[in-house]
Order: sequence, then C-alpha cells, then structure tokens
Amino acid sequence: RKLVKTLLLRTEELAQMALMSGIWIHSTLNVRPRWRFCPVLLGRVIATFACSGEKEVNLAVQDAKAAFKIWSQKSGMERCRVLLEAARIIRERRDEIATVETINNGKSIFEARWDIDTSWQCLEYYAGLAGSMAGEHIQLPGGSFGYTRREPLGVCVGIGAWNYPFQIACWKSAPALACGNAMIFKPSPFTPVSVLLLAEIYTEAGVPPGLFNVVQGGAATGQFLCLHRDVAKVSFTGSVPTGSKIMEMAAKGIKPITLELGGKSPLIIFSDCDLENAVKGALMANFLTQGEVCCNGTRVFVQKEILEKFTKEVVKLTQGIKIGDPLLEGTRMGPLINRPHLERVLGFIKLAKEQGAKVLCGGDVYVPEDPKLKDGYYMRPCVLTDCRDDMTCVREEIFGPVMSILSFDTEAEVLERANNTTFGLAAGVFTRDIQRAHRVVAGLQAGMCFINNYNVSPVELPFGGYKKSGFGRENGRVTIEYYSQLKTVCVEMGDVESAF
Ligand SMILES: NC(=O)c1ccc[n+]([C@@H]2O[C@H](COP(=O)([O-])OP(=O)(O)OC[C@H]3O[C@@H](n4cnc5c(N)ncnc54)[C@H](O)[C@@H]3O)[C@@H](O)[C@H]2O)c1
Ligand SMILES: O=CCc1c[nH]c2ccc(O)cc12
Repeated sequence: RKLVKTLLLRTEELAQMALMSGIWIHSTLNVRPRWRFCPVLLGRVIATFACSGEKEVNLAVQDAKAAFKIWSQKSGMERCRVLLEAARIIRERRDEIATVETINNGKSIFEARWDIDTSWQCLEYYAGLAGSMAGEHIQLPGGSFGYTRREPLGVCVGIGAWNYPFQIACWKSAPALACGNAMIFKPSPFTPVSVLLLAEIYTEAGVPPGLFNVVQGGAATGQFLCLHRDVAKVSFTGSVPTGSKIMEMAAKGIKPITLELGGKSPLIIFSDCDLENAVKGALMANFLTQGEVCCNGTRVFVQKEILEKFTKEVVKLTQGIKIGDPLLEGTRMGPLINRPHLERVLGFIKLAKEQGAKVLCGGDVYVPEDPKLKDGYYMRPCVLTDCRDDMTCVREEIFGPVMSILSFDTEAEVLERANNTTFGLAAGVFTRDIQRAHRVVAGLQAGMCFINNYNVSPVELPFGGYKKSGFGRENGRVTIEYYSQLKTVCVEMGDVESAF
C-alpha cells in the first residue's frame, strides 16, 4: 500500500517510457533501502525498486493484521461486493494492465490480455463463492447438536514467479480475500511492477488499508515473510529448489503451504487424433509466454504412424510464429526474461545436440531488425527431434521455447514413459477415441490433465501438481479449503454426564 502510494509512475507513462531507450523509472520509497534492484525489458532498465527488509516486512504484517480484524468480521456477501468491484475495475483497465504486464515480463500484448482476463474472472469466481461459504449443522442425541464454522487463517503470504506476475497475484489473493484473510504478496524481483496495479485496484474497490500489501525483493525478503510468526500460511509459485526451502521454513512454524512448482509434462499424440488440432495443441503446450510456463507439455510423444506428418506441420507452424516487439498487435513471441535465462535455455539446446537430438527449427538467438529491440533476449522457438528419454532436454525443465519430440508405438509403453519423471504438474492426450482418452488420463501421474487441448485455464477448474510439482490447488471450489480452517462447535442441550 505504501509502495503504491509513493510509486511515482502511471502505467501509461511506463508504457511510453519503455518504448524509448535509456529511460529509468525510480520508485521513491518511504523506507531506508537496504539494496536495490532494477527489472529490465529489451535490455533497458524499466524501474528501480528498493527491497523490503525485515523492518518493512514487519510493518506489512502489522498493517495486514489490523486490516484482517476488520475484513474477517465482514459477511461473505460484503466481501463478495468488494471483490466484484475489483474484478470490474480490472476488466475496465484490461488493456492498460496488459500493457504493463507486457513491459513487466516481455510476453506479447495479445497473450497478456488473456492473462488479465483469467485474472478478473478469478476475482469474480471467488466473489461468487464468498457469499455461499458456510459450515454444517449436525444433529446429536437429546437435542444437542454441533456445527462447523469455516474461518479464515489470518495473514497469508503469496510469493510469485516472474512468468505470470499479475495472474499469479490474482489466483492467490482472490481466494485468500474471499475467505476473509489478509494477504502480503511478494512478486519476483524480475517482474515487480504489475502487482502494484492490483494493490491500487483492491484499495479503490474498498478493501481495508493494508489488507492486500505488496513487498518487493528477492530471497531474503521471502524468507522474512515465511519465517514471520504472525504469518499463518504461505502460497508459493516457483521452482522446486525454492519450494523445498519454503517447506522447511513453514515446517518451523507448522504453517500450511501451497506449492505450485516446476514440471516436465508429457503431451501424447495418438495416430487417431485430429491432426490439425493436435499440432495447434502442441504449440499451445510449448510456446506461450516464450515457453516460460510451468505446465508446458514439453515432452511431445507422437505415435510412429503420424510422426513424420505431425513433425512437418509442427515445424511449419513454429517457423511462422511472429517474434518481435511484444507491444505490437501481431507479435506472438517476445523476449525471454533475462540474459542468464536465455543463456541457460540455449545451453540446453547445445547439450541436446551433443546428446544426439536434431534441431528442426529455431534454437538460436534472434536479433530483430528494429534497433530498439536489439538488446532484447530473443530466441527462435525450437523443435527438437530424434530425442530419447534419457536426454537432459527430455528430463529437465528448460522453461523456454523448446519442444522435444519423441516417438512411441503402444499406449502401455507411452504411459509408462510419460510417468517416468519426478514431476507431475500436467499432461495432455490427443485422440478421437473417447475410451482411450479417459483410460490414459486415469493412468497419468499429473494434477492437471488435458484431453484434445492444452494450456487452457478456466478458473473454475482446480490447478496444481502431483509429485515434485507441488501440492495444494489454485482455482476451483477446493481452494477455499486451502485458505480457511474448520472450527467445530459441540453444543450440549442437556446436563453434563460426568465420568467422575
Ligand atoms: N506450478 C506452477 O504453477 C508454476 C507457475 C509458474 C512458475 N513455476 C515454476 O517457477 C520456476 C520459475 O520461476 P522463478 O525462477 O521465479 O522461481 P524461483 O523459485 O527462483 O522464485 C520464485 C519466487 O520465490 C522467491 N524466492 C527465491 N528464493 C526464496 C527463498 N529462499 N525464500 C523465499 N522466497 C524465495 C523469488 O524471489 C520469487 O519471488 C520454474 O521452475 C517454473 O516451473 C511454477
Ligand atoms: O506457469 C504455470 C502455470 C500458471 C499460469 N498462471 C498461473 C498463475 C498462478 C500459478 O500458481 C500458476 C500459473
């Protein structure tokens, strides 16, 4: 809240400024900065932020606790109205928020608009559930009875990754607030900007001051949050190694956590599929947000009979993906998040070649003609073939635009190979055989399975992983259970029957 108040930037200005070279936007914070960080787009610094240290985290928790006292006493319908108003403002400011998200992350404006749509839809969805949250009444002998109350947890913390900055903040805060909690959100230091708009919007919609608080920073700030004694829950989206650290910190305080971690998901294409849809599905499964998507279906298993045809079509469509200025309407792929990440992704491709994979297209640095884009971290989307299950590109999460094609013969074989991973976030199947589709998804060890599509995310459906991809869920009705606790009240209507 303090940050929003003092951040001297408007989103339209930011959009314009990012288009001009050499512009630095400084936030002025009313705190003594311990260290600073500067997110970059197209090789240019777009903002400078001061990190929140222990003192600022303590202040945020204090404010959130005060706001929680007010918010948790409101009825579900009162909370519903505020969330609906916030959803309405997001919808109204959709293009502006999408522009900021594009500058924040580098994804195309076309895609950023989709992200903003699933963001306001999420607020609407939980607004709808807020009013119907209720416990049970249970009749007991002799007129006695019990009842349950669904109560909020208190101050919840959300920690986000850089690939869906605004959407991650909405997917965490909407159910948290609907249940009557407060939330302190820490975005990734690579994408700190767009979540500030969400804080501004919640305030405008009528949440009490401090109920949704943003703190900025990296690992140290995250640790202060996770270890804070007055934080009741942590919901984390990020990598497996960080998830494991979050779990250790939460264990110290016996705090419930939600972990949305990495993946290496299989996409299985049977020869009886609708080929055109399967090809489109494979691109959806691999190239949204420059391939920086946790649930991407990067291991594309194709049945031998259609391998050649499928591969040819996939390469043709991949080569047609328009790379460039992410703010232009026609662009479908922007730059990767930063240079170290680009180099890491290119390193995976180099290793894949050394291990025997064949690059059918892309996999190299892309330098756009437009001089203002020349310092962007662009690469061409890559399709690898001749892949084997033991190759690094098939085993490890690359988090970039790299699709590995593998061939298979039988259903039993592909199911075993698909499950042969420590991850379990998502999986997909393309087939016209309805029995086979359901049989295969029943056997897949993944939390989010798609039949004849991929990477669509309706907010009504729970999303989350199996195995090392995490636990807990976001979206859907079930997420209410991850942001609330159940109190049982046992009421005696007669006399106490004592054992003594
Ligand atoms: N399952 C999902 O829903 C999902 C969604 C998006 C991204 N991801 C995963 O996230 C990864 C990429 O994102 P990333 O690079 O931002 O991940 P990351 O784990 O490096 O960072 C995620 C967040 O954790 C914070 N953080 C880092 N160290 C911390 C610590 N010790 N204590 C507390 N907080 C800490 C970071 O500042 C950031 O905000 C990929 O592995 C991807 O698969 C998963
Ligand atoms: O990147 C992975 C999947 C994903 C897309 N949007 C969101 C929002 C919140 C999450 O926890 C995960 C995701």
